[in-house]
Amino acid sequence: MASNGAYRNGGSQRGSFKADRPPHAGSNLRTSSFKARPSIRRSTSGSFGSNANKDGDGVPGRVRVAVRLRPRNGEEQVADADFADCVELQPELKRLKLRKNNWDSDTYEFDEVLTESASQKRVYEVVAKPVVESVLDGYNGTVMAYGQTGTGKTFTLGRLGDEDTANRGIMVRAMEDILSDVSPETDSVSVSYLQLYMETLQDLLDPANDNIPFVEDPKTGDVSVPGATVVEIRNQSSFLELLRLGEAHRFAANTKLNTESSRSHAILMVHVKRSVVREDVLSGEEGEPLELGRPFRPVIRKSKLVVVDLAGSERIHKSGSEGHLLDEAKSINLSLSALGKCINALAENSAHVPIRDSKLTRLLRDSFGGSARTSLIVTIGPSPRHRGETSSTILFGQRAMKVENMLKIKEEFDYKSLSRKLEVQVDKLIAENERQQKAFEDEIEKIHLEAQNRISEAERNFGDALEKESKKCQLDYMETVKKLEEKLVLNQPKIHNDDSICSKSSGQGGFISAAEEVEVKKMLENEVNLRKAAEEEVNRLRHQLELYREPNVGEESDIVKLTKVLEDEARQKKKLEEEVIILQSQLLQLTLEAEQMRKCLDRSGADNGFPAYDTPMSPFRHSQPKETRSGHKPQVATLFEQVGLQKILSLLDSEDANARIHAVKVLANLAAEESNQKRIVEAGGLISLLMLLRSYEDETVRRVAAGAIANLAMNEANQERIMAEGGISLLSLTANAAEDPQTLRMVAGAIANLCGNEKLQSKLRSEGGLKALLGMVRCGHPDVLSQVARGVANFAKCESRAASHETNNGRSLLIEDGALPWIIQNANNEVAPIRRHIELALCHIAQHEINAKEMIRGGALWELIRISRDCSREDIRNLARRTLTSSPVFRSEMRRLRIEF
Ligand SMILES: Nc1ncnc2c1ncn2[C@@H]1O[C@H](COP(=O)(O)OP(=O)(O)OP(=O)(O)O)[C@@H](O)[C@H]1O
Repeated sequence: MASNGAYRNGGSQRGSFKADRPPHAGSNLRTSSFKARPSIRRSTSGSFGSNANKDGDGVPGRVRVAVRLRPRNGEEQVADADFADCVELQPELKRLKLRKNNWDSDTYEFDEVLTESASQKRVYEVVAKPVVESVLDGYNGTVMAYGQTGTGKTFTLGRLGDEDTANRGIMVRAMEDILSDVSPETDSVSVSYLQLYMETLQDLLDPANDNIPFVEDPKTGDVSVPGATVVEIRNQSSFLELLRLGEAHRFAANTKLNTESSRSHAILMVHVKRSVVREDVLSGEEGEPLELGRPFRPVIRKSKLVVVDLAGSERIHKSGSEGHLLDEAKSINLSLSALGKCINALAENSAHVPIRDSKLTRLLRDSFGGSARTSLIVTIGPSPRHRGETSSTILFGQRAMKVENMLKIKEEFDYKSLSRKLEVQVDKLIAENERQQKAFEDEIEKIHLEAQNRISEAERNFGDALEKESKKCQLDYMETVKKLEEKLVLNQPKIHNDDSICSKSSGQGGFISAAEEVEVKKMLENEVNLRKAAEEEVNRLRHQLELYREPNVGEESDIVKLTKVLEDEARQKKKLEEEVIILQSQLLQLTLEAEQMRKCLDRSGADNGFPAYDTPMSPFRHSQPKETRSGHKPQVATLFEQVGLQKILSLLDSEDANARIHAVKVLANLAAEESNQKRIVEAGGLISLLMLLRSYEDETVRRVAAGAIANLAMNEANQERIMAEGGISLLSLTANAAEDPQTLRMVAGAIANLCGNEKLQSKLRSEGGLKALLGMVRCGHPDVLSQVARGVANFAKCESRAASHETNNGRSLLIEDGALPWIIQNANNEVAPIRRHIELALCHIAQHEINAKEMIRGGALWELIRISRDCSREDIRNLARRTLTSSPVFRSEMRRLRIEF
């Protein structure tokens, strides 16, 4: 039933959908014939969202307007049979003539003129495709249809093409192009589908969700509808299902002019999120290692395509509306006339644009005069009976052509993607390092085994040779002995027979002839020589064996080579470890930055994060030691495991400046965790950091080192250690020399922490720490002043404690060092943390009666009275009151001044 407020029947649209693609989809998207014309000057004051272009970095883009003529319908063919059409189109000249009467007409120029025979494909290509391309490039875009009821707005935008794919409208074709251009791995596309019906915004994808509020960002002009259903689109068929669902829920009615007249403005929002790497800071290709130190900025581009099918403008008497239909018609006309007024104001550069007159104009603030690329199609009918409405539609289009937008890309830094890439890099480097280590160990093992085998074989060979030689020597020896024995036996009878000869010749009872004696001697000599030779041979072999056991020349060169490989490997390993540290630290920094941003967002601007009095200052402090939400805690822990503290400390002396800076940053981050501090100090980290203050020229290194020292100075044991290592002199030197407020803030924070230790008071002063702290007020930066004030408050508190224990009876050292005028001057400082610390310091100084007169002379009494009355902290207020009432000097001065207290 097409009655008041009836839902449009989606039945006719249903049926099986054939997932078809136009031939151009995914091919060349940049083929628009919708050429830009010279832009029209427009002042920024005349935009729907007047703040939208304040940044001034956009690209001018005039609203493009096309006019489309609907063919005569059945009723017109009969009723207007004797009349000519009220318009004549000259598409080649992009002109339209609107007949006034038979002999006179007005001529209008448009960006495109689409005749009654223009195909849906051509309409999409000239009207919407350039906008879709812009959206894919990261700009917001709007395509909107405006025209009298029944002139073809829904036909142009919303046709699904179920019956004939050639009839697919702009919504369907736009999504086809978007899906074919985005990458499913890195990009996402999602849609919301809404209708604005009688000034309420309703969810076409969930009709129960009616009267949804929308949020306007006054700065960017962006309008978002956080309460609307958002559906991620992965393929065309799911999108078509959503369009069918939405159409079925859209308000429609049967009016005199259109049996399926839309009674609401339909708004399709397509959100496109794309990951890109900025051209100016291009990184390596996918999988290619990132070059360290080179800027790498992946960004996410978020853009939005808004397709608006306005409800038809109508003359109420012509549409025949009455009752509820009449109310609907009035509401439609009101919102359309508000839109017209805004466009008039923009076209005329008017100072005031009545954007708040209707929800429609508020919703479209980015589309007209904002940062979106906007294309408007005005639809008209041919009938001379509706010449008035056609004329006003044409004039609407003409005025819209004068509106100029300032197109802007909206992109955000893609922390997630960078973090993911860095993690992958770190994993790769670690894996590469492990792989090389393993290959190296395997190689060593192999060479060792080979050498072992060769030595064993040589030992075996020489052993055999030795054995052989010694057997041979033995055999020769035995042989010779045997020969001698045989000779002896042969000579024996001769000796017995020739006794006399023997005794004569030898004179010692011998019977051998002289010749025989010579022969025996010779044999004996031979024997001795043989034995010697055998012994020498054995020695020579032994010696050779020894030599063999030592590396020979060939082996020696192998070992030299091996040593070189070893050294190269060690160097490579060191470099990889340095790179790992740099990447880890970059990752850590990013995680911390992302975490800080998240916290800023969470806090919604209510920043009360300044550490309370007495709370040691921690410039790199992480929010909670147990925090796991950010994920950086485990990363810090893994740094210890993967790289090792000693390695990080050794990198502080690295030849590579980049590695040095990263190492000190990593150390500072580690020092921010209380659980790491003991290990850092024990491993010599505190001394290394102090050395950096002394020796290092680089401001970043000094700043980060001072920050790390400030963190370590949070606990008492470390405070004493810092003093013992001469840290206060180094901090004082840095305080006097540095100019950078952030370095001074860190140094002041470190000294302020030391000021809170009662035992160190006099040493701190005698070594110049107090003077250095007070000297830093020259910088004037509130962050530095706040740390100085905290140090002063800590110092004064320790003094007042000592006075109450009667371990100190002298005047305050702060007064001695001339700090009182500064303290009084800043007691009512407009920066809350400075004020609060100074108020406390004054109360503590005033607690010791000996300081009272000097304080009165300096004007501190008035500040103390103010604090006792106005201080926002109750404990400080009470402390001031107690101090004033318990001090006889202050009491008598107040009496003298007749101050009631
Ligand atoms: N270019 C065209 N070619 C053929 N038929 C068309 C064309 N434009 C519109 N029509 C037909 O005209 C009728 C009215 O069109 P449509 O519903 O799109 O108008 P509308 O402007 O959206 O109206 P309303 O504002 O009342 O919703 C429909 O039957 C549609 O099929």
